[in-house]
Amino acid sequence: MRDLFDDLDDAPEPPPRPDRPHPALGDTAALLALLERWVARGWLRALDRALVVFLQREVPDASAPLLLAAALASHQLGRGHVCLDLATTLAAPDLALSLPPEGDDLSDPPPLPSQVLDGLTLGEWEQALAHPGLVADGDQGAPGHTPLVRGATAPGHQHQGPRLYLRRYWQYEQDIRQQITARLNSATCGNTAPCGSTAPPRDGADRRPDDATSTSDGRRPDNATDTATLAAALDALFPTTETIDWQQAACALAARSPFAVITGGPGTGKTTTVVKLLALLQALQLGQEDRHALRIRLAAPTGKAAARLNDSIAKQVKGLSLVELASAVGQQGVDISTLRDSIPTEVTTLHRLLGSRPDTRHFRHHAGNPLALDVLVIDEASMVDIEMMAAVLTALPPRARLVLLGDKDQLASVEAGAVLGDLCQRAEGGHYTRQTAEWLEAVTGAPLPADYRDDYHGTPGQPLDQAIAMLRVSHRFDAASGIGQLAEAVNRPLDAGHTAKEKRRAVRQVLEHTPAYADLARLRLADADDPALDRLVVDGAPVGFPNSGQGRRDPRGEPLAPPTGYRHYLEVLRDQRPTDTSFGEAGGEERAPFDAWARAVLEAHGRFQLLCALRRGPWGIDGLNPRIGQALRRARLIAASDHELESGWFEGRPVLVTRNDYGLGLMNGDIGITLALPDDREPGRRLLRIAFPASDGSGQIKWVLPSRLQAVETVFAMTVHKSQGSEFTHTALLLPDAPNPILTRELVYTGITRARDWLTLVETGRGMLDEAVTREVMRVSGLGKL
Ligand SMILES: Nc1ncnc2c1ncn2[C@@H]1O[C@H](COP(=O)(O)OP(=O)(O)OP(=O)(O)O)[C@@H](O)[C@H]1O
Repeated sequence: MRDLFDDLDDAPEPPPRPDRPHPALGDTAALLALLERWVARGWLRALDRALVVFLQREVPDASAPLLLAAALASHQLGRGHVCLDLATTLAAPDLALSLPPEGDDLSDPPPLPSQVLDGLTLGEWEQALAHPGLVADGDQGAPGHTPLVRGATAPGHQHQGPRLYLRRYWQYEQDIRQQITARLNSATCGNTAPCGSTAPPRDGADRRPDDATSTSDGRRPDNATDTATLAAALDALFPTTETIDWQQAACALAARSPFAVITGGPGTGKTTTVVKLLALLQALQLGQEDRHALRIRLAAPTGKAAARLNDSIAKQVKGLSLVELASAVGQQGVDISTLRDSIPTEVTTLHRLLGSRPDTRHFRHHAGNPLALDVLVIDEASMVDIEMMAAVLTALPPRARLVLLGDKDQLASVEAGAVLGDLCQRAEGGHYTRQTAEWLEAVTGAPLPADYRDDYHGTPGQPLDQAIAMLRVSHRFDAASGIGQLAEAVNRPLDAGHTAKEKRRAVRQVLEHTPAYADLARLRLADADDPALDRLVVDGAPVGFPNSGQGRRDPRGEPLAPPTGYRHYLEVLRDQRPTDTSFGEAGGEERAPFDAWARAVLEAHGRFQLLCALRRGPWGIDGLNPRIGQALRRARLIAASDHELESGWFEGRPVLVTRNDYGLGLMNGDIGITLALPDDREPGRRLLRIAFPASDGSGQIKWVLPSRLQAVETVFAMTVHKSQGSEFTHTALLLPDAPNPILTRELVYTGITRARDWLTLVETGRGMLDEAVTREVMRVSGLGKL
């Protein structure tokens, strides 16, 4: 039998080189005409072309290749990349730029980027960028006010080619680099808990002791603690192990550095570790005479992620045993209830933390009005884009700690920037120096395995490497979990020892494992009308799982409910509807039954979600949403006309917020469910409102009128990009039937790891999974090695 994977290994023939450059490279009028065609076709944003028109008007002698680079840099921003990498773009223009975009029918297309750029050499393009009126040199600190900046060669990234930035994004990257470097430089390796930064405030001001850079007791949080105390405290928090306990090592590394990253896959214990870290920091602080507790804040990029962390942190803090820790620090020990009360459980969104203001991208907190805190923990940091990360770092008091938590391998934010992924490029290998290794052994009692040391890799460990810890053992998915095995097989990067062919085989082995994994089902659809899709979205297609999903237990031995589809939340909606005749517009007691109902529906909605890669076409959200709506209507679970399914409102409609709405307090990524409520003004009539969980994790319900929602979409099908930070009991991941640059290992890994208990992998064409898992997201940035 022909191997399904063989054809993927055949490289396409390179096209012949043209005799002369494309006209759009020689003449700005031709370039503008080409950009016009690209915009009309939906290949570029109108904004990208408008930038070129503006630049050309301001600087008429700008050459066409320079203006094209500006348009493409702007286009890349819209796709999440902070800059344009010239060499990568020239090497494979259509792939690097993802053009034509998904869903384009390819009939009578305008010239492709590969046709336009063919014949242009890197040297010629670089030369075209040497225009001091438009492009500043990042190596020189980008003097002047040019709209564009040529990226500096990042130290340690000599292989990185020339990059073109829009100045604002170059500046964000600089701000992040400077702020992190200042914190890393102030970490006195070998010492413990040296939070006191020696860096002056960014604004150069000589602040008073009671300002935001001090702890709440007016002192600097420079609780330098000796190694023995830290070792005793870690010993109190973690069981003794012969080999390295990565959670303990992460806690130790994060305790000694004012900037720290804890990364790890799903269920590797990021939350567990950070709760212990906070207990440790507070114990060390309170263990010193006359010290008040540190002011700690917890934040996440979306309301949903904040609510999730809120729940898990509250549980973990409650279950934390603090007796030994309290007596391990300080002469007198620490009062246990004071210590427990000093560990916060409330998680806020980053927007709320920084003080977002309606109708402006500026926040209330910034360098001139820093946040009043000593420690900031950001969960789901992979979702934080470059602009937000720069805003956070700029608003952080110079002496405050920052701890980033997240999964470095997840897809990055939909907005530009992949800060966590960039920072964690070397996390896998550790790259700890001898000094760090010896210190870690001294405080944890276990030796660091040689392959995580820098001398093993033959390159010196950088300060950033010493501040990053990767958790490597999943406590949620054990060896018997197909979800865990599949995630691991998909996530393993390609390298010399792991070829594309081997990787595909490893993925296939998980899918075809005998006996079949209890939490993994596979579904093949013939076409978009295949009734198997109805069975999946309505009832969850439990028959696809061994024993139809019956009789499974969770790691604690509790019985697990079999997988469900959307029927579950729609039945909760129907069966638990309050009988009260008044909604209670003014709030208060009257509304309580409706709030409880909405909470139950939202909770039930989290039991199943269909994820897909694309937006357009029959296998994108545009095709799937009405298609699923019709299936639910046939099952009599919703009542909606075709028109309402396409673009209207109906009870049961789940919606996803696609743009932050500061006025309503709704954030991009929030999910609400449309419910029918009694209309208090007209008894007997019903009024549709969308119930959203409050973004502060308080469990409150926010009721919003449909007409007030500016940017929402139906979310029977959700893109994997939008699913980041969420988790669903049963996740169905649907892959399209044709190759697409958007299909990458990061996307598949992110989709798989949204599943908590059940995963159905839905395939609509042959070979797409194999293709996806061997394609990696190209990350281009100047962050990475600090
Ligand atoms: N060292 C450990 N030993 C046993 N169980 C653990 C350990 N660490 C974490 N767990 C358990 O594993 C589960 C996942 O832990 P946790 O929520 O801390 O992981 P996470 O990395 O934050 O997960 P997520 O992927 O949801 O962000 C929890 O039930 C937790 O109690």
